[in-house]
Amino acid sequence: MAVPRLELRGITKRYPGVLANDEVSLAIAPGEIHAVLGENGAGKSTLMKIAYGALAPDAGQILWDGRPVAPRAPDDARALGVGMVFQHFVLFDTLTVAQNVLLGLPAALARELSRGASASAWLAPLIERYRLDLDPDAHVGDLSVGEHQRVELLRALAARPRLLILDEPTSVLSPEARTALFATLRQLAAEGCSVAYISHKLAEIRELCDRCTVLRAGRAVAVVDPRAMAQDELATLMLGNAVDEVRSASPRPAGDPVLRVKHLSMPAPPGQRVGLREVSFELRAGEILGVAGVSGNGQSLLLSVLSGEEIHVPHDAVHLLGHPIGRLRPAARRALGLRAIPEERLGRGCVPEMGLDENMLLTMASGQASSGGWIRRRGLAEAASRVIARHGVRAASPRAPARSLSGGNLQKFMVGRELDGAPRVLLAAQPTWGVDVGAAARIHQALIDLRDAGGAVLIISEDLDELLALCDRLAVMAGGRLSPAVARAQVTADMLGRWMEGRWTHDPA
Ligand SMILES: Nc1ncnc2c1ncn2[C@@H]1O[C@H](COP(=O)(O)OP(=O)(O)OP(=O)(O)O)[C@@H](O)[C@H]1O
Repeated sequence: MAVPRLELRGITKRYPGVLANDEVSLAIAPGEIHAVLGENGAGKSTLMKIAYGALAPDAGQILWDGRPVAPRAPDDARALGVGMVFQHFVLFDTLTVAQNVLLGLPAALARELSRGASASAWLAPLIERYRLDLDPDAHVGDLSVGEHQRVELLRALAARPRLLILDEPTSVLSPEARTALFATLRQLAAEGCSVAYISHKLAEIRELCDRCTVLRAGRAVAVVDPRAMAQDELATLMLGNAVDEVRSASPRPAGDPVLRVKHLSMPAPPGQRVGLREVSFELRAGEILGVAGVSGNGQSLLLSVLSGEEIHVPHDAVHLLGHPIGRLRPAARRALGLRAIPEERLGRGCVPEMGLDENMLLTMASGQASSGGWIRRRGLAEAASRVIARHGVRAASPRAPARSLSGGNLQKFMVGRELDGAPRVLLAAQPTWGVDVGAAARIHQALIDLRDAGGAVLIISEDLDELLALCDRLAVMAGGRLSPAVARAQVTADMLGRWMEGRWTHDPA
């Protein structure tokens, strides 16, 4: 290889109780798209944060164009030419696209800019060149999730990176947006920019990447050409064993409706673009109903209304097991047997600073967690340990703060916590978001087992493959409306595409 753009040599990083990177070496050539693959908690984000100067390694060397460097902060890395797009967007909703980009630029570049044309005029050719299709003067709060992602990309590109690090960039993108992103990345690579690409989606890695470094339990175990390997070979390399096959009992007719929504409408809450328009559906015992659609079409509002986070709706617009629940708070709904897995892990699903044991408390029935007004810490720790063991969560201890878990492990913990509440009705938004293929198979199996035991499951997901693999019936959300739900066997890709644009012929009664 020519002199690598970035070379990491023997990088070690230890957290209390965890060796996150264990003498990891990795080299990315100029113009190469290099995947970093590994199961949840393998150390990918830690390694990339070290390359970006956001974390200091305990040992090891970083070389940039063959010269040793020691970025102490992201500003140092950006000055070298490293850009990073994080999994969670860090944009200001009230500012415009151009203002958001300016805020993220290195000081010298921002100064140079402020002397010349307006920021919007400066950005226009960049937007054009990479076909990002953005209005620099639009307010970020008015944009869709796919557009947010492009603003993050624009922000990184405006700093003229020579290495761009992307952490799971496609988890919230529609298939079209993903294709557009890949075209941009290929163009960047052709222009000489290197790309480090973290993803759990093996098919994407095979489609996009020239080489792939595989991490397992903090160590780099292989460097391969992903296109020369089958998908299950890559999975085995990463996990150390083959992915379990998901098994389902032979399909049985669904039972009685357990969750019913009728003519539910509500305006868009402040800060959101889409409200709910005449949403009606039934979820039956012993079935998995999927809701497909590009995020930002009302799915998160629907989930809030069903979970009880949003209670400004008519009481009888939502029925759970025969009871009207529209105005009931989440705890009262949980007492009736409803559980929800929200899309946002930190903040909504978990309190980052609190231990996993204390996070159990958030969705436990009050009698289970306390006695005589006292919270039973030991009981909570036992419950957290159970979830950790049953769902293969990697955590230093049941008392480890939620924020110390890797993204995928926190997702496994949250899904496990709700499944262990033995729900009669489970609502799950993006249940395998950021989760590796092995863990995704286990989560899918758990959802199917719940269904086979008579539970009712509503899955809201942007991952069509996931929905097609799991669901008995499927509906689509577009512009705040919900399509009729149709049996899985009748769903075609063409139909889904049309419905995702809101084009179906009749609304459910
Ligand atoms: N701030 C922290 N404090 C303590 N432990 C941490 C911290 N950040 C990460 N870890 C631990 O380091 C290990 C590696 O985490 P990292 O986030 O790098 O994994 P990852 O491969 O990116 O995982 P995922 O695919 O789930 O995002 C994990 O065991 C994680 O729990």
